Amino acid sequence: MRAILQAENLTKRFGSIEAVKNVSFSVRAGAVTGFLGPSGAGKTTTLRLFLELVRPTSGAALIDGKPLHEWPVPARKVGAVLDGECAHPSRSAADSVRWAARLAGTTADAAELLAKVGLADVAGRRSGSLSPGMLRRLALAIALAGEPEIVILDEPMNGLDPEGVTWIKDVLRDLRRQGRTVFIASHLLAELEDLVDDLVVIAQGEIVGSGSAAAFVDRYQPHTLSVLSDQPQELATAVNGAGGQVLEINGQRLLISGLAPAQLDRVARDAGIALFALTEEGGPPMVSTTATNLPADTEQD
Ligand SMILES: Nc1ncnc2c1ncn2[C@@H]1O[C@H](COP(=O)(O)OP(=O)(O)OP(=O)(O)O)[C@@H](O)[C@H]1O
Repeated sequence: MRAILQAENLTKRFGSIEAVKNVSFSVRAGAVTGFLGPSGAGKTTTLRLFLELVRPTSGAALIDGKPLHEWPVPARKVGAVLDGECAHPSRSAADSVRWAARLAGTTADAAELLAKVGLADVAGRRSGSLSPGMLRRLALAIALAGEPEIVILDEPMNGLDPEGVTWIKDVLRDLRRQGRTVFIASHLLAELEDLVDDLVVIAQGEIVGSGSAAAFVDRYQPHTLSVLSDQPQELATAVNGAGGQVLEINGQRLLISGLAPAQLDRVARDAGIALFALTEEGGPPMVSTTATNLPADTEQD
């Protein structure tokens, strides 16, 4: 595997907020990799670190082995869409794309790119008059005008209707067919599931997992879980607080849905509650979790 994006012990602090905490991961060249994490997890900050829009407090974010600015024409190395703020409002969509191609020194055809992103009909319109959805499409066309090896996108499906989501997935699959690398941040696994090859998962500024998406989806997909705890009420409160549902409490046994095993494990650990005999309903026993102090009077399954 050739790693084309590498975060090495990357940390970013904003005053007292540590948005990214000693993060290390890599992204395979030629793959579509999802960067998954809840709101505030540190995804945008990490992307901005790769793009050198913010400086790391420590560590490094490398593009193909070096910081972005060390590449002769950064726009040919990376094209990025972080938000819709991509073009001068009084310039036409076509001119904005042409300008980006000229700056990057490519021969990318503006009309072709605008057609690819579904903006052929508004090529002559000032970008200031385009809707937010159209601006996101224009931002992608501008990013692609540099014919970049790597495309970085922050929540590109936000605000798109189902047809827009299908469209952008097709564009991204097309980029993969061309051998390009795509790194795409999202807070929804369902959005990425049928698109990405790999996943990097971040929570509270820390990487909690990375690797093949198929293996990850299987491990982290919310299941119905059965678990024993000697603090069932406290565990129920913690599960509800984390967005899970407690379907049933029967003595020390809880039936829980809406959380993946690893999430339940973390919720319990954060609340200082021991879990015991965690099983997926209808599935095999899961790895034992925080069971350092097993309930003494509990029957084991
Ligand atoms: N410029 C900044 N100044 C201060 N705090 C910031 C700044 N940028 C980000 N943060 C904080 O860093 C943390 C991570 O934010 P970030 O935007 O990277 O997360 P995210 O995963 O992209 O979330 P979202 O999907 O909501 O954008 C948050 O607590 C956020 O408030």
